[in-house]
Amino acid sequence: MDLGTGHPLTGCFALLLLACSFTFVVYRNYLHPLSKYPGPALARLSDAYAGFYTFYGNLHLRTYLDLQRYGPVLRSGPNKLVFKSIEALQGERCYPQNIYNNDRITKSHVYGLTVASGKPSLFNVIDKRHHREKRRLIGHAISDKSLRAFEPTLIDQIDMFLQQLLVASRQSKAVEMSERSKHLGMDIVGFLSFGYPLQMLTTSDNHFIMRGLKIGAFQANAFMQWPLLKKLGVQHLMIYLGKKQRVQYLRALQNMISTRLAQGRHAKQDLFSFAADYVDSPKNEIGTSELFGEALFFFPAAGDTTSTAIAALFFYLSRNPEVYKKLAQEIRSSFRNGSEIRSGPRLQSCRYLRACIDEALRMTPPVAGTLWREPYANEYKKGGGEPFTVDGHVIPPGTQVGVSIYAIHHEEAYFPKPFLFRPERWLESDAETLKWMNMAFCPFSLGSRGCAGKSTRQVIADGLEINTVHPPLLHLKIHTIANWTNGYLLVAYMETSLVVAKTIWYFDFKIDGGDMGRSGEGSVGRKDGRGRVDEFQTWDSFGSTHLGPNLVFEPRGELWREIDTKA
Ligand code: HEM
Repeated sequence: MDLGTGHPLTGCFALLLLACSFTFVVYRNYLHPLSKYPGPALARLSDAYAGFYTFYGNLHLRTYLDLQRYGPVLRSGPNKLVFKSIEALQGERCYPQNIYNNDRITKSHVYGLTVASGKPSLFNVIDKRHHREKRRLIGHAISDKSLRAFEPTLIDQIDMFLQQLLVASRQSKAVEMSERSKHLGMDIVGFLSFGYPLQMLTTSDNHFIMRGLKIGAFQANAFMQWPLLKKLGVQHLMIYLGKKQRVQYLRALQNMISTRLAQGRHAKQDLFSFAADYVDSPKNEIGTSELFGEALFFFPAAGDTTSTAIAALFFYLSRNPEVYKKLAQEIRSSFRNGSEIRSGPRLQSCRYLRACIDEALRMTPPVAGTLWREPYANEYKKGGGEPFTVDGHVIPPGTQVGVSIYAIHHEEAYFPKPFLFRPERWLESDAETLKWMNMAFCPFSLGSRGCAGKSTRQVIADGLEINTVHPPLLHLKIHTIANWTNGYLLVAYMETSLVVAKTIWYFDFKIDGGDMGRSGEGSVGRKDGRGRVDEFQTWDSFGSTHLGPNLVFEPRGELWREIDTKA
């Protein structure tokens, strides 16, 4: 090879490139405002690090392992810091030096990269006033009253789910619970949003919607973790790759929308009906078209998350016989027949059920990653330049911060033996331990942008106020208040409790024999965070994808007749 005959400019260009790269590496490693924070070498240089693990759905695990290795404050990207403490999550000793329980903080600008239709939804809107307006509007649809009206539809869908289990049990077929619970979740959210029967449990006609949603979630998550992908226009490639599914999906949505519009505003008990009176009014700026955008966000937000919680709980119950036995005993002694299992005081009094759900949400949070936040754009200018501080660390402008939900849920200091599925921890621990656990428990996130709305801190404060004289009652109070804090949680807990309680009422179940029975497990020897056999495996795509468990159901005595007659 002749090195001496190249164009002289080529050499200059190569030198310039080398100098720029060198400066870039030196700056990001040694001169950048976050240079003192430890993190993997590639993460310090580029968001490609996060992009790589996002591609494999392992970012939540990688972040957990990196936090173990590098310490409690991790530089997980050139401009990103991840924490795993209660102080960072919602403040305890140093309120308001925290991320999520803080009026100065909003969702990071990367949420803007997920706006698909030109107008932001409740999920990705960043402006405070616009967000409040949307949240108020959706609040009407997810109010206690609306949800009570929706419950019969919810129960009809759960009965359909039970009938399918009955059919499978008669054929001695194992049921793949991830798929089944996702179909149930989508059927419920189809009714909740558009009053539309998707019938995913009974026919495969609409199953392509699942693929459309999966592609959408994967793309949105990839853009949020590695924004360069959006700048490079990768979305056009994604559209091309998933074109058939995408077109089918958009057509299906259009069909749902036009079907719903053809009916009267109050023809169904759905999001449209409950919010319809509040849209298009001069008092707020939200129109009917925007309402449909919100309804679309409900598919992944409500359908996907809750079904992960359900699949995870079935996984853990099938592998923990003592827990299964105790829960079955509670359910089977609390009701006289299956139709009595409805939301209300009796279901709420099933405290072990609630502890099992919380333990599944802790072990396997459906949204397992780091929810990026940053101060509102004008925050650094006003207030005399008061710095934004998290858990004692002054955060330089331009930094995204967050707490890894998976990591804090597996933090030994808050949850002893964190990889053990032990619902009793929510019932037996002393008041002090319980207080820390509740404060570190954040599957719904918190603050004004969380699903939960109200911070756990406030919930605990409410509980303490009422129960200072009787510390043992504190736990009950926290759980009661947290249970019904707002409509989103109400739907999530209502659906999960009803599905699990009704299934256990009508059936016994066990893991399918053979290799299929291992679906959902970790594999011994893996070093990437998937080495724990008894941990339900999920792949992070902002929400979660997962497989298994494969369970075989057996009807209990003659109780099945109650559901069979409805078939
Ligand atoms: C187990 C079930 C659920 C889990 C684990 C969950 C988790 C979460 C999390 C972590 C967030 C914050 C997302 C972020 O910061 O980017 C969130 C937001 C949200 N969730 Fe849920 N969710 C669940 C069920 C539901 C249900 C059933 C609904 C609706 C009926 C719902 C509606 C929403 C909405 C509207 C937001 C956006 C809130 C805002 O930005 O103001 N979620 N959820």
